Amino acid sequence: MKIAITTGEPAGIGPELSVQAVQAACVEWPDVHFTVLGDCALLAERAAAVQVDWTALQATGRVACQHEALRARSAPGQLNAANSHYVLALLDRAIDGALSGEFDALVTAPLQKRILLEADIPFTGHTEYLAQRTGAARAVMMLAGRRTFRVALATTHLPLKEVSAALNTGGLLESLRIIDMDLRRYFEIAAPRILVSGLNPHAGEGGYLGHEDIEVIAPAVSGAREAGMDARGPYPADTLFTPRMLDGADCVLAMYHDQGLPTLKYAAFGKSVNITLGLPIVRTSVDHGTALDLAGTGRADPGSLMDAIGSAIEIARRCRRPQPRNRP
Ligand SMILES: NC(=O)c1ccc[n+]([C@@H]2O[C@H](COP(=O)([O-])OP(=O)(O)OC[C@H]3O[C@@H](n4cnc5c(N)ncnc54)[C@H](O)[C@@H]3O)[C@@H](O)[C@H]2O)c1
Ligand SMILES: N[C@H](C(=O)O)[C@H](O)COP(=O)(O)O
Repeated sequence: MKIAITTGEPAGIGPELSVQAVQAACVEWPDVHFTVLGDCALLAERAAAVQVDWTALQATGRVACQHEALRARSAPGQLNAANSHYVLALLDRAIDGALSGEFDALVTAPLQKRILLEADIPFTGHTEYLAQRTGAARAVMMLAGRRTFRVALATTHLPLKEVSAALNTGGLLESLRIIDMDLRRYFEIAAPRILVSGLNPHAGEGGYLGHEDIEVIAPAVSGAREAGMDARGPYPADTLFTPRMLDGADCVLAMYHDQGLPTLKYAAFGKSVNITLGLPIVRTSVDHGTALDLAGTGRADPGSLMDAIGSAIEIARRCRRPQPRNRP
């Protein structure tokens, strides 16, 4: 099995976490090969800063650095938009490799979205970019906490004022179908139970506090149930993430980024994995960002990247096995 790891924003914690995580992963998964994409001199420099013997790791024959030259020198914590195309090139190369079958899965370290946007690259997140570049009609971002819960998002990196207009019954139904399908494929859950959140306070309070819950979300839940999925809701988001509500649930579908993710990050920051559903390739990532304040210090926790690598390996192994028939 071969896993590609993109090291992300060179000024962030991605490069140092990548070498640390690969070092640990080589011990944990002795049958897996790792291709680490980045500027090889930068990776050697960051490896030395966190006491990883990068040369020895590569000498095992199980770790390869796939070189992409930095466009400008990079210092920890110092963003430079000149490197935006470097960051994108890492991602493009890894996606191409995953699509061609060269890599069984793709694991991404964090990048700084703003740096790509400053270079006029239309990029709001890996999730959206991966959907577009792999030709997927829709991708769903799902974060899965270690021993907690999973939360997927109906909308991703969107200004809050645009969320309502972006929600529609057909799109929600498609997101539910993707979540249902990939929970079966990726996690071998026979009949996934998906709880759907409302958008407005108290799921609209019978329509007095907003209409989307009744007019847009409820019909999507009904449609999913008619198609045989165990979708339930819409539930008021303020109490949806309580242990009693989450008991027995396989995933929550939240309506927007900061409705779903803060709950998971409160419960399991550093111990969860970002998994993109709906793609023709396996992609996982960390639950945190570039942490410029920690870059180069060796104090950043590689736990989420380790979990992302572990999840990618597990999912890729499951996807290699013959699949049960999808629902009609
Ligand atoms: N997968 C991704 O590419 C991804 C994910 C999330 C955020 N981001 C990007 O990262 C940038 C910075 O985002 P942010 O500041 O909102 O969030 P952040 O996660 O980078 O930082 C938030 C806080 O968590 C701490 N932190 C983050 N990772 C840590 C780790 N591994 N160990 C210990 N502490 C850690 C940071 O020091 C900071 O105090 C943004 O541009 C955002 O778009 C990228
Ligand atoms: N929304 C994610 C988070 O906050 O953890 C993060 O921005 C990464 O998203 P992409 O995987 O789409 O880049």
